[in-house]
Amino acid sequence: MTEALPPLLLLGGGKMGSAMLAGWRERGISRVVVVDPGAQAASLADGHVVVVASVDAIPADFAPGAIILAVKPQVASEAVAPLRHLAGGAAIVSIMAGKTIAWLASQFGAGAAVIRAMPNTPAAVRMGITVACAGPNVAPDQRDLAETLLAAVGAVAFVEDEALLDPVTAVSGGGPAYVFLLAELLEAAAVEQGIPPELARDLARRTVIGSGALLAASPEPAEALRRAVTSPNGTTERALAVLMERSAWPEAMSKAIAAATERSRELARG
Ligand SMILES: NC(=O)c1ccc[n+]([C@@H]2O[C@H](COP(=O)([O-])OP(=O)(O)OC[C@H]3O[C@@H](n4cnc5c(N)ncnc54)[C@H](OP(=O)(O)O)[C@@H]3O)[C@@H](O)[C@H]2O)c1
Ligand code: PRO
Repeated sequence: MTEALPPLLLLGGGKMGSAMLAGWRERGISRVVVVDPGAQAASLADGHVVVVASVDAIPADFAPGAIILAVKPQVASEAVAPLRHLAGGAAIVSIMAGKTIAWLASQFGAGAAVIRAMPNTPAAVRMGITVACAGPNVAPDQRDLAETLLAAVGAVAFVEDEALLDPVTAVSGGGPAYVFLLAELLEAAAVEQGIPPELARDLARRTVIGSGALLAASPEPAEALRRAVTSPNGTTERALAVLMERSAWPEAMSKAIAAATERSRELARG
């Protein structure tokens, strides 16, 4: 039987924090203290999980094996500073967009064991993908713990080059939003063609869900699965001729990812 996770401190019990907590519960937790002032976070409490509104209310005897930072980057400075005394031998795992290992070390001390990571919202159904980068002071057991915590909600890849976290944030961090936008646009276009709204929504949702499941189940690359839909001189070919025009989806996606990558770099500059 797998050993329970060590005591954990979770800063921010919002969308990503609560999704990760759910994954850790399945993995087996000993004690988790969630710091979150919001009323909704209170519902995360149970026999193993204590929710407090501020760092001052963390039980005095609490010595976390890892501190997971899941607040918005915009509140990071005020939210993280009071945690410094708890860092000790803890692994500091941050999922905050644009907050660098150097910035985190400036908050927790130069010797802090910092892991910067970027998950995504499919973590809520344990189908996320996280890319992580370990700072210079991370011991092997701390890296393993970080990997275990992140793997509780999906796949994990570690990279050596922290700069990659900016484009990763743009591609997979924000990626679910682009897929959901596709569902929205498909639905709207279906309505434009006279399909009743309820059926249009169902068609769009199930097409995205089914295509994702097919991609998950098939060894074929996305391109091959796309070609399998595209009959020569058929209807899909006409649609793809519009979408694959250089100035249409290829350029739009390229610009969108570049813009989000740059925003991640801006957040890092503060
Ligand atoms: N959402 C994504 O797709 C995604 C993906 C990857 C990474 N991330 C990163 O994950 C982090 C959290 O994002 P999220 O989408 O989970 O945001 P969220 O849902 O807004 O969660 C943040 C939580 O932190 C709470 N909070 C605010 N100030 C706090 C403080 N001083 N101390 C403790 N908790 C505080 C918020 O409470 P209130 O709501 O009451 O303010 C909220 O419950 C961000 O840094 C983001 O860059 C997000
Ligand atoms: N959500 C966060 C943002 O939009 C980080 C990636 C996904 O900044």
